[in-house]
Amino acid sequence: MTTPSPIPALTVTHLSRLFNVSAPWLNRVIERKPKAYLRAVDDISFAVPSGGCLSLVGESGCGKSTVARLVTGLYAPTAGQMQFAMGKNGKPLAAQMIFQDPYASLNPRWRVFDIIAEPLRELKLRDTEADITERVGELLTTVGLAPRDGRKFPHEFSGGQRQRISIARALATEPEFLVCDEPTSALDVSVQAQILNLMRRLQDEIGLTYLFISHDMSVVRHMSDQIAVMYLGRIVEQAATEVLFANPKHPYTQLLLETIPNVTAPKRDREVQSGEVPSPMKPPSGCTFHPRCPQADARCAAERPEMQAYSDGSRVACHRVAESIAALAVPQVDERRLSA
Ligand SMILES: Nc1ncnc2c1ncn2[C@@H]1O[C@H](COP(=O)(O)OP(=O)(O)OP(=O)(O)O)[C@@H](O)[C@H]1O
Repeated sequence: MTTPSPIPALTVTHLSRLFNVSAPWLNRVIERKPKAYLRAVDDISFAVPSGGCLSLVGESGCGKSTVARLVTGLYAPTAGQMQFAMGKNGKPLAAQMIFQDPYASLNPRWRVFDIIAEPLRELKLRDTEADITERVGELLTTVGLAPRDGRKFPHEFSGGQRQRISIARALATEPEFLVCDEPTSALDVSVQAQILNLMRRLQDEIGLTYLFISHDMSVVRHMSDQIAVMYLGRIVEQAATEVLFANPKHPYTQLLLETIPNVTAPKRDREVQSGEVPSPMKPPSGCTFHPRCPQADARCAAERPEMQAYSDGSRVACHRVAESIAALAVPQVDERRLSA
């Protein structure tokens, strides 16, 4: 992986997205019924290093895909800002998206050539049909397919090959920033590795920046420079990949790491409460993880923890982590001297 530039390609500050989930018919029947909102993304801030990869991880429903849709402009934010750096063309970077299910995102009636040529034609990126043919061939070769594959239809390819076609189509617009929403979770494990390796190679060769979305800690370990862990719409921990795996601080991060083989998560005195993730319609008070947290105390149930920065570069939103690290930082008193 190339060393990411310290200048962020994207800076997200206090981003939130609410969905109105009240039934419209009920609003009409009961006058002045307060609208019900679901807080899918709740005041999150992060920066994606230019030429690097930041991954968002967390269980289903924590708001990862909503962030992806906000960043690519498919949804408008309810609050907060997103600032893209300037691209090579002197305009702010525009994010292209790669989706989880390559089959659903490719038009089954079109030949692969036309699927990849469409953005070239739409955005007038090539002038003549000869130039378009040459560019489509180049893109197919870049993703490990052959120019002659352009004659086939999507159903004639395997899942991994279809994801290669999606990547070629995304690259057609010459993006510098790709948002990848679970790009390998529909694929077999062996094929997953091939696609992840392709994405890393492209990052090096083209200098791409990735916002990578996954529920799979072993996948994000392979891809990311930075990892942000989400729980119920909020980021609870963010750190450099090696820091997060060596020293996961938030009890929820520790729980996620327990799910992957060959990683020793810290031992705990009490077990994490099993059970469902609470609904974002009715998030628990205080720290929203407190009902499942083995370390929670009264403060966790009452007061929402804010993000705190630590000396290893990580940021964590947890009262108990803040208390234990503050306790470690207190100079140790030598009791033998006191009694002397
Ligand atoms: N358009 C929408 N209208 C109402 N609620 C929505 C909408 N999109 C997402 N949500 C809700 O917002 C929350 C976050 O959803 P999101 O799809 O972002 O989560 P996710 O972490 O990507 O989950 P998954 O991995 O299952 O896709 C969920 O509770 C979801 O039901």
